Formats: sequence, C-alpha cells, structure tokens
Amino acid sequence: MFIKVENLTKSYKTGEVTTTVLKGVAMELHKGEIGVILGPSGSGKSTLLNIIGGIDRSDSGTVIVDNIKVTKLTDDELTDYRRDFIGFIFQFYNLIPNLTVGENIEVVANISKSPFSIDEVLEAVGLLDKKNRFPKELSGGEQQRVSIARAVVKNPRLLLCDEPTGALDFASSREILKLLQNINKRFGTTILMITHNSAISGMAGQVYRVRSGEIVERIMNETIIPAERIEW
Ligand SMILES: Nc1ncnc2c1ncn2[C@@H]1O[C@H](COP(=O)(O)OP(=O)(O)OP(=O)(O)O)[C@@H](O)[C@H]1O
Repeated sequence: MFIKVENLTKSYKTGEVTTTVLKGVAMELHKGEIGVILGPSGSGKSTLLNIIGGIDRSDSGTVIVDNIKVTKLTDDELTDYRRDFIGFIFQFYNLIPNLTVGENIEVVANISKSPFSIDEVLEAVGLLDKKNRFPKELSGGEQQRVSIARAVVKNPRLLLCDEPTGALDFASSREILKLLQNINKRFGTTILMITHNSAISGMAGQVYRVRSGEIVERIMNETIIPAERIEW
C-alpha cells in the first residue's frame, strides 16, 4: 500500500479549550491512484493532509508513505521528506510575484533531487508560451496551473492538493481537474485531493468522506469519470 494511515488522532489546544480534530482516522491509497477526501468545512481534512505531508504532527497513530514511517521522522527528516517526496498545491497559489513563471518553477527544480525539465512540465500544463510572464499577468486558473507545474517539477512521489479549485470558477476548475488527471496519467503521480465538492469525487479511484474528524464512508469507484465530464 502506498499510503497507509492508522488510528490517527490530533487535538489542538487554545487556552483552556481542547478541540479534537482527528479521532482515530484510518485510510489507504494505492500507488498511482487518485484519492479524494470529501467533507464539510472544519471536519479535519486539511489537518489530515498536512500530517500526511509532514507539515503537521499527529498526537498518536501512524502514517506510512511509500514505506516511510512519516510519524516517526525527526524534524530534520520531515524537512527532507517534504522537499524530496511531496508536492503541495493549495487553494491560493503562493507564487513569488517578482519572479517569472519559468523562474517560479526553477526555484523548486534547483533544490530537487531528480526534477523533470521545466519546459516539459510547462508544456504539460499548457503554459510554455507564458514562461516569461509574471504571475500578475496571468488569470487565476493560469496561476494555479503554474503552481501545479511548480509542485510537479520536483517529480514528487505524492501530490497533495488542498481545495485546488476553491478560488476558481466552474470552467477554470474543470481545466485544473483535467490537468491533475493528465498529470496522474502522464507522470504516474499518486494524488490525494481535498474538496468539499462531491461532484469531484467521480474522478477519483477512492473517496473518503470525513465528518467531525472521522471517516464515515469509503467509496471505491470502479469507473473513473474523465474530469471534462464532471458537472456542478
Ligand atoms: N493550528 C490550529 N490551532 C487550533 N485549531 C485548529 C488549528 N488548525 C485547525 N484547527 C481546527 O481544527 C478543525 C479542523 O480544521 P481543518 O482545517 O483540518 O478542517 P477542514 O475540513 O480542512 O476545513 P476547511 O474545509 O474549512 O479548510 C477546525 O475546527 C479548526 O478550527
């Protein structure tokens, strides 16, 4: 199993108040698969994704990604794990405004162990002709495509997407989902994506529905819907 999460718990303490965010979560995902985590706001989706990606730590339980016991890593090992294995895509693109599209991607390629070529990745996201533009000269959908190229260029073993279409209109969202499906096919990248939009779940091999810090449903899709056919 490529991702294996067992009995994961996490609480946050603010002053006297303790909020239990994950209550014994278990999930798994095969190599090369697209998984979706579906659930309402505040249900613990980002916390789960961040622990899998080594941005946050659990209180107890285990996360194993490609045979790496993430929950046992030291802080330094977690930094290497994030840099070498994980690509992150967030709702907001976090591009560096005074660098061009090409340079935004190059920054990541330069610190990667076995990066893809910048032009190959830009071509895959359909932005090769905009390589010398600055982020502010692009639409929101195009900026998100740059952030996908930036996450993919390092040749990550796992791509983690937190509401990647959250800031986009329907047409741009569908383009982004199509692109993620293409990246999964073309580079064989395993993708785990958070959304609160249940229409998106059709494009995934597996869907985990989260409610109040618990997995309440696991759906295995026999047929995967091409993103261009998704409607909402
Ligand atoms: N650093 C933190 N300190 C305190 N509470 C936190 C922290 N991070 C998250 N929480 C709380 O944990 C709960 C789950 O948050 P999380 O972001 O994982 O949910 P989510 O399902 O991703 O929500 P959304 O879809 O709104 O992003 C929320 O009640 C949130 O307020």
